[in-house]
This record gives sequence, C-alpha cells and structure tokens, in this order.
Amino acid sequence: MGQTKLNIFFSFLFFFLLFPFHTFSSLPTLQILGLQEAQYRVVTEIQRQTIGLALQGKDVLGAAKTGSGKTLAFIVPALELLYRQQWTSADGLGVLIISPTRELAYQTFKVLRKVGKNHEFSAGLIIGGKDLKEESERIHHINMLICTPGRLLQHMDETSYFYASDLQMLILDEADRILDMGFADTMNAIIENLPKKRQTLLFSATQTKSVKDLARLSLKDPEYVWVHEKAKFSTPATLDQNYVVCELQQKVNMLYSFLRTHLKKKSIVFFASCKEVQYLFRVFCKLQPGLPVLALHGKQQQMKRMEVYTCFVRKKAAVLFATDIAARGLDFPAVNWVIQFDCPEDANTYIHRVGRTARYKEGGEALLVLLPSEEKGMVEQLAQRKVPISEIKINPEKLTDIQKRMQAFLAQDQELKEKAQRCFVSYLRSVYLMKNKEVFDVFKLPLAEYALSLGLAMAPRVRFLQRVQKQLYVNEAANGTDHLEETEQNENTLTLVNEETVEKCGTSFSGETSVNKTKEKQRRKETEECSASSGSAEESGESEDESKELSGEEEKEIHVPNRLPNSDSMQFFEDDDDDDEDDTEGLDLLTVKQRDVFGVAAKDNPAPVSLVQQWPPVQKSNLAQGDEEEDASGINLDKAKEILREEDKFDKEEYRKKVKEKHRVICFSCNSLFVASQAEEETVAFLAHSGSEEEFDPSTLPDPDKYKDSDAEQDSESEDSYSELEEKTGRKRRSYNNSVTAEEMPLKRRKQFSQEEDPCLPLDTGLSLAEDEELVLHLLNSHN
Ligand SMILES: Nc1ncnc2c1ncn2[C@@H]1O[C@H](COP(=O)(O)OP(=O)(O)OP(=O)(O)O)[C@@H](O)[C@H]1O
Repeated sequence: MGQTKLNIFFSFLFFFLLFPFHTFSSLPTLQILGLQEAQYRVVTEIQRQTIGLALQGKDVLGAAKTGSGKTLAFIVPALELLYRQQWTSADGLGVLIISPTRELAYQTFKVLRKVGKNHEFSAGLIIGGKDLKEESERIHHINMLICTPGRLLQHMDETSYFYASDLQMLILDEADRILDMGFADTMNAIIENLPKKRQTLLFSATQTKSVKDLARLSLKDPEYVWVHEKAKFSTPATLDQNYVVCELQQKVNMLYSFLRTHLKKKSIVFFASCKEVQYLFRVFCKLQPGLPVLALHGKQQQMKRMEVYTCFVRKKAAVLFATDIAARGLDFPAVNWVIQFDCPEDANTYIHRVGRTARYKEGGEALLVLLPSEEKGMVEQLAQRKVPISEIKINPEKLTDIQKRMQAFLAQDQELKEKAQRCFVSYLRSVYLMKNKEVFDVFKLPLAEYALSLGLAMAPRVRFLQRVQKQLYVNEAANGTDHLEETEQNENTLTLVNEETVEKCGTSFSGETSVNKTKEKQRRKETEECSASSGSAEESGESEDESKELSGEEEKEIHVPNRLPNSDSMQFFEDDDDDDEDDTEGLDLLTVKQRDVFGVAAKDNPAPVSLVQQWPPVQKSNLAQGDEEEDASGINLDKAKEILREEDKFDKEEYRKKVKEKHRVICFSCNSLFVASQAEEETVAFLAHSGSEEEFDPSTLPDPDKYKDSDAEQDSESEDSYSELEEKTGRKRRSYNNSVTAEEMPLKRRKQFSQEEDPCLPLDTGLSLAEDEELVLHLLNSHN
C-alpha cells in the first residue's frame, strides 16, 4: 500500500511539474468523470492558478471576483489529495471545509457530492442543530467534513471520538465573512486543535486586513493568488451597475414599479433587516405584482430557508426578498437583477450582494437605491473599491403609487399593521447601528413620510432614538455647545409630524385607478404561487421577542394626520395597466434609464393636495392616549363611548390571539416532534453512492436555535395542515435512501409519536370550558 501511495504521489508531481493546469481533462483521476458529468470542462482563472499550487502541497490564499469559480478551486485539490493518498474511512478526517453560513456550507456540500460522486470517501455536513451525541457517533467516519465554525468547535471540545489529528487539508471559504460574523476567537481555537503539519487553503472574493491576519496565523509560506488584483474593476465585467437616488418614502413605490416592469426576470432584493423582509414580502404577496415573490431571512427556520433557497433556484422568473444571509457565496442560477433596496453597510457588502448575478460569464444588472443623504459617502466608497457604477434617474411617470393599497391592507389586518410598525422600527435601528456615520444618519430620515409610505397612518414612537436624542441633548447642554437648537429640531422630526410634509407625501403619487381584469387575474394566479411556495413561513406571527420589542418600542404611536389625494389628483399618475405583463415594457424603464430621464423627487412632482378621508380607523390605544394627552377637563361622552367600543374590539382581538396562541402551542408540540425527527436525519453521504442531486433533501437540515425560540416559524408550521405534515414526513422518509441509518429513523420517529402523542390522554389547555369549546371549534375549522 505504501508503495502504491508513493507511486501515485510521484506520478502527480511529475504530471503537474510538466503540465500547467489548463483543463480538467489533465486530471489523471476519477474526478474527471464527475467534473465532466457536471459540465465542467475548462478551468477558470482562479482554478487555473490555484489548483496546480494546491496539488503541489502549498498553502494558498486565493481571491477572485464573485462567481469566478472559487468553490471548485478548493474542492478539486481536496478530492485529489485524499485520492492520491488512498484515503479510506478508517483514516478518519482528511479534509475540513469551514463556511460562514449554513446555506453556503450546504451549497458546497452539494458541489462536493456532484463532483466527487465517483470517489469512495464519506462526506459530512455539520451545521449545528442535531443531537450532539448522535453526531459524535458518526463524525469519526467522515473523511471530508463541511461545517460552520461554532458547531465544529463544540465537537472539538465535547466529542471524545472526534480526531482531527490526521487532517491533511483545512479550507476556509469566505474567510472574511467568518471573521466579520465574530468567529475570530472560535477560529483561533479551532486552528489550535488542528495538526500543525497540514495544508491550508483560504478563499474569499474580498480581502480585508483581518483575512490577512488570519492568513498569517493559519497559513505557512502561502502563495497569494489574487486573480483580479490588477483588474480595472473589482466586480465582474459582465455586470451592469447603476444607482438611483430616491427619497425614503418613495422606495416602496419604486420597487413595486420596478417589479411590474420586470415580470419575466429573476431578481434578488436586499434589505437591511429581517422585519423589513417579513413585512414587505407579505405586502407584495397581497399586491400581486405578477410574479412569484419569495423571502429569505434569518428568522426563518433552517428548513424553511432551504425550501425557499431550492424554490428560488428552480424558478425562471421570481423575486427573492432577502437579508444579507443571501449575500455571500450563494450560487442562484440565472439571476438577472440584484436590487439593493437598502444601502449596504460598506463596499465589500455591496460587492458580495451584486455578485449574486453575473456569475461565471453570464450577464447581470445591479441597481443600488440610495437616499440623498447616503449618496456622497457611498459613491465615494465604491469608487475607491473600483466599482464602476453610474447614476440613473427614475422616470416619475413610470412610478405606480401603492400607498393607498397598503393602507387599505393595514386597515383590514391588525397583524400586518404590527408587521409594518416593526418594519419601521427595525429599519431605523439598522440605520442607527451602521458604523459609517458619514453615510448613515438616522436623524436625517423623514420619519412621518416613511411611515406613510409603509401604509401606516402613524409613525410608531421609536424609544431608542428618543433616548439617544435625549442623551445628545444632555451632553450638548453639558458642553454648552450651540447645537441645542438643532437637537430640538431633530427631536421634532422624531416626535411630531409636520402636517405640510405629510400632505406632500400623501399626495406625491396616486394609486392605480383601474386594473384590467384579465391581467389582474393572471397576476393573482402568479402571486398565488408565491403564497403557496413561501407564504406558509411568512404567514407566521412574530417571535415573542419581537412582540416584546414592539410593545417596548412602539407602546405609543404618534398620530399622523393623513391626507389622501382626491380622485382628481389621480389623473396625474399612470395607471399601471399600461406596463402590465409584457416584459418589453421594462425597456421603457431601461431606455429611459439610458436617456437619463429617470428622476423621482417629490418636490419636482407636486400633486394637488386634497384631504378626502381620515385613515386608518381609530385604534384603542390612540384614542385613549389622545384623550390623556389632550388633558381635557370634563367627560366627553361620545368619545368615552367610542373608546369603549374600541376597547371592546381590542379585547376581542386579544381573545382571538389567545385562542390562536393555544392552537399554536398544540400544533407546535406536533411540529417539534416532526422537526426533532428531521434533526435526526443524516447529513453524511458516501460520495460514491451519491445519486442525483435531487436525492438529497435540503429540508433535512436542522436548526436548533430556531425551533427553540422562533415563534414566527412555529406559527408558520402551525398553519400547515396535518395532511401537509404527513406528506412532509413521507417525503423525509424517502430521503433516507442515502443515509447511513436509513432504517432507524422512521422507527424512531414512530416511537416518539406514540409515546408523546397519546390521543387518549386529556389535553390541559389551561382555558375555561367556554374557551376550550371555542378552541376546539377553531381547530376543527382550521383542520377542515
Ligand atoms: N470551470 C468551470 N466551468 C463551468 N462553470 C464553472 C466552472 N467553475 C465554476 N463554474 C460555475 O460558476 C458559478 C460560480 O462558481 P462559484 O460559486 O464557485 O463562484 P465563487 O467564486 O465561489 O463566487 P462567490 O465569490 O460569490 O462565492 C457556479 O455556477 C459554478 O457551477
């Protein structure tokens, strides 16, 4: 055996010294087959420059633009290394790949299974969530492990069987992101546990100082391969990049108008916070823009995230609303547009976000939406990072105003209104937390107008901002500076609403006045698909902490006198029928763009002001509060009655929520069993036995954190019907084909169900008899 290994090693050495690495067909191994079947033939530049070096046993720090093929640049040498050493399962862990996010780890696992299908090694995906003990029992069989840092360190600390002492190769993918996410200490601890004599490869599209520090720590005499170091631009040449300057209160209209004119495209829209994604996803589903809408964010259960991920991969035309969890490394095929609805934290984040399009020789377009206050700082940063971006203007005539429709939705749906309020607060918080204060200034934001643009009649009070302002005020008073006046003014923008500006905002755009029925029907059909595909997750309520946060942040709303345009004002605006369906209509936007005649500015687009209705209907707390605030003497009987009526409504709502909560608890007990059984599923694959890609069910990926504390997802699950639950369970069962313990799992699950769900046991709901009856009726209805 030793002699064979030596022979293989020398033949490789000879081969790579003689031939530079240009095509995969020069690989003298089984890998060629896997690569060819996966349609990989010609190497990319980063692959050409790094695979040869890695095969010579060198440490490599590789950087190249997004979508340039870095994944294969480390998977190919990893497989080759184990192959030429004739690695077997008895040899234990040979290759360790660390990824910053679960999605990216899963994606890498998929590529490994595809390319390495002719090899005999076992590969494992460890991204947290499973029972540590069970994982521990399997982990020592794994030859190639793909993992996220936290869980890996836990195994290193707690799993006695886990040996990394023979590790041959360590790979750090998106190394800067690993560090950005606060894993620096974890990484140091992991590296300390690894043998010194090993090969290390480190890859990222952006190089930061911290990556260089990590490289100094973990790499030995590395070869630096920075493929595009001298390139004129740091983003792909096939990517067309533009930005628009847009007032905060017009951004939602702009997004809707954009989607309506790009119905046949696949787009990703990046937002600053989960709650923005949650709210706008729900609203856009209701608005039925005419293409499927999906949402991906960190508050979803891992299973849901994977479902959405797979669904978006398969879609030809769709829009994905996402947070930055989708910004790194994810390889969605054929994405036409990346829209950055909220300004990215910095140029690096910008580069990774736009990198979701224009991948591997494909074209793509990117649109960055900037507030006037963000423009200067961000554009300068991008120029410094060699990002070629130009300004375009929005054509106000092509904008559709959806504010009234959103207001109507919120008037009918209290839950949606709460989501809107959370969206409002969380956006402000995200801006406040941004480090670069030259770009992000929360005190410059037009809060009342922004609230209106989300469909809210009142700007929720944002306590953290008020605290900050107070603090500023105190500090400045102490310093005796002249800024008191300014601060006072700012405070006014936070707490009071300038009627004039609201007027302007409320009448800047009109709603659609008529909608062609056939087109509307078509739109509905297409959007229904979106609800079916991702609605279940999003239909969920918020997690407890969110609700608390809301009550904390928004216990009091500021009344915003809303003014809506009268019908006269509507004629100034375009009926969105005109640009329905036909994607070529989008050209109008594009040609307009080329002619540089976009341009949205409320100031430039005055509309007649007319107050036609008060919206939305009064709310319990506001009336009562308003009453308190007015500090009027005597009792206003009419008002008191009104308040009582509202309170009654409120109490009913509370009761409904209580029943719903009980329902959720019961369903959750079923779901946790289901989820727990999912968590037991195998994420280990013997590469040689890997079937088609489809055989691996992404929904098997566990997520312990979420099902411990995410009410949102529990809710979403609770809305699934029982039959759907069964169907899912069946689906999982089929997916055991690849797993090591294929037979065990269903048995285990059945056992759990039978133990924990004895239908004969009375269920103590903690409610009164009447409440119980109502609950049963509710359950029966939802079951039907
Ligand atoms: N040699 C090749 N031939 C054909 N396609 C390739 C080749 N290498 C990579 N690709 C394809 O290019 C796309 C981008 O590859 P990959 O995801 O590895 O890029 P990346 O550089 O890691 O991007 P990011 O920086 O965004 O993570 C993938 O769809 C992949 O299948």
